Amino acid sequence: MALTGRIALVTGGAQGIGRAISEALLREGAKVALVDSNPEVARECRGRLEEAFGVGSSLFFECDVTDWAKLQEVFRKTVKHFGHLDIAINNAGINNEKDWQKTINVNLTSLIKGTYLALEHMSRENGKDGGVIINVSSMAAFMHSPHMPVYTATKYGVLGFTKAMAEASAVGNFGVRINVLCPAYVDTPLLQTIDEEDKMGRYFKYKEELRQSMHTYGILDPSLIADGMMMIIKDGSLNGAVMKITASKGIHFQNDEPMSA
Ligand SMILES: NC(=O)C1=CN([C@@H]2O[C@H](COP(=O)(O)OP(=O)(O)OC[C@H]3O[C@@H](n4cnc5c(N)ncnc54)[C@H](O)[C@@H]3O)[C@@H](O)[C@H]2O)C=CC1
Ligand SMILES: CC/C=C\CC(O)[C@H](O)/C=C/C=C/C=C\C=C\C(=O)C/C=C\CCC(=O)O
Repeated sequence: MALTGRIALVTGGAQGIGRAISEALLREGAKVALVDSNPEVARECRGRLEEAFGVGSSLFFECDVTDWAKLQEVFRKTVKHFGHLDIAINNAGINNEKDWQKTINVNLTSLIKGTYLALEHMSRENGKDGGVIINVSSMAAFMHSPHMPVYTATKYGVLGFTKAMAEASAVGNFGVRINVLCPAYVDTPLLQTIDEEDKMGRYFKYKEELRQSMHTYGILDPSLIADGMMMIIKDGSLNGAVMKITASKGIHFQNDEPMSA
């Protein structure tokens, strides 16, 4: 998929991984709607992106992805403004084991809603031209870590939901490729929640083990995650792919054993 003139929507787009992917898309000539709940980081991000890529190449929406009416409106307004939608990246996510129901709501429930909204605007079932969806999970979906059990559960959920939806898209001929990306630790503000008792909750006592895990597995630069995203976006053969990005193996794919009856 060549990216000039393509239209993308990125949730949690103003900071960290979402920002890195938004910048990569803009560099390649796409237009990007950034959706973020944090007005301060969004303001700073907007200034930088408009300076670097020009006013008009990006749209900014202050929106909490858990607000269903607002999320619907953001997709609608993006399509109205740019004409259509080609790429949706459900990236917004949090680590909050204290308010764990919020973690499920942001990381899993809202990602499911974002996927369905993207399909509404891209699927051939609805008379649209197809596209690509990337859902952000984590290497936490392959680990059984005691440090963030609910976060881990949401990322398992994202993995399972996305693989099932990819099959649904293939069977239903939606014309939409749906893939999942699982990074290991990435150098973003999210990692700072390790020092916030308010976010770690009862698992705060494991923070040194968690820090040790980061030391063992390494911390990646967000630009590498953006590289992985761009690979998925451009490779039209990928549907249902599970991309892992780790310090030891770099960008690679999970290959499942074929299931025997
Ligand atoms: N940083 C890491 O080590 C890893 C992160 N991930 C996942 O990558 C995704 C992005 O994470 P980071 O960039 O690291 O986090 P981050 O905290 O640096 O950035 C997340 C962005 O999402 C926004 N956001 C948070 N909740 C939101 C909501 N309810 N509605 C709209 N926007 C919201 C924040 O304002 C922020 O701009 C998350 O899904 C995270 O779980 C996956 C693996 C590793
Ligand atoms: C305070 C911490 C908050 C959040 C952390 C995260 O955002 C995050 O999503 C967690 C990531 C956890 C990563 C853990 C493990 C990394 C493992 C490896 O790198 C394993 C190496 C190779 C495996 C190769 C393979 O199986 O393909």
